[in-house]
Amino acid sequence: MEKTPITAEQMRHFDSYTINKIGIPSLVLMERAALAVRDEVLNAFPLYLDHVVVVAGSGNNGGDGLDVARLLHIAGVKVTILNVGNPDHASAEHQTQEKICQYYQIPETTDLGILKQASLIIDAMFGIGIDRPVTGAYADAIDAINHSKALVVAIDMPSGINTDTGEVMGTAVKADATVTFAFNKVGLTKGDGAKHAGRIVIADDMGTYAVDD
Ligand SMILES: NC(=O)C1=CN([C@@H]2O[C@H](COP(=O)(O)OP(=O)(O)OC[C@H]3O[C@@H](n4cnc5c(N)ncnc54)[C@H](O)[C@@H]3O)[C@@H](O)[C@H]2O)[C@@H](O)CC1
Ligand SMILES: [K+]
Repeated sequence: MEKTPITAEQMRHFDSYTINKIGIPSLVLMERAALAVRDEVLNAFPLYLDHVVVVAGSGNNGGDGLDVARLLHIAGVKVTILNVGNPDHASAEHQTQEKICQYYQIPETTDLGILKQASLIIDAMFGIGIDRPVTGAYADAIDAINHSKALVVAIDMPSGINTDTGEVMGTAVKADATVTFAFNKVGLTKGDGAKHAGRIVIADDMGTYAVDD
């Protein structure tokens, strides 16, 4: 049965319940999220794997992206990480994933020019944490992604789309597919959000539970 799409606040509540009450660590949720994205990329887009560029922000959506970069690297895919934003603001999970990527010596850059070489782009800048209009380096990265010929897979939300309303917050990634976690999100189902999401894949075996307390 199709579950009702939820808001960012509801998802934060369910994540927090899963992590703090059930006790499934945040990094375990992140790994499951990343495995779902890896599977979608490998299974749905086998002809676009020449060079995958993961565009990573500094929060947990970026952490998901770094995790996917490592999983694709291990699977034998050529991967480059394009870091956008201030690394000093990196979340704890992001820092952990970054350290692992360094162990595997996965190439990293801050040069948007790498997008011209991509056959597939993974958008991991903002997920449900977006809370203000996109400007500066993030906006430049989104515009470069949208001008690229590569296929685009968004993690959780196309970056720039409001999770609750589907509105474009300044500018937003136009994805061919969006892998979202545990529940569909309201913003993927209406208006510009629905137009930017492409095909929506709901990875709903995350271990995340909807509990109202
Ligand atoms: N344990 C967890 O919390 C999990 C989180 N997951 C991933 O983490 C995402 C949420 O992570 P975060 O809460 O870190 O948030 P995001 O990674 O979506 O955003 C990162 C940060 O960017 C900042 N920001 C918001 N709007 C901005 C703007 N316009 N310009 C510049 N900076 C801006 C905010 O401070 C925000 O916290 C989910 O969408 C999902 O992809 C998954 O890994 C599953 C587990
Ligand atoms: K994203």
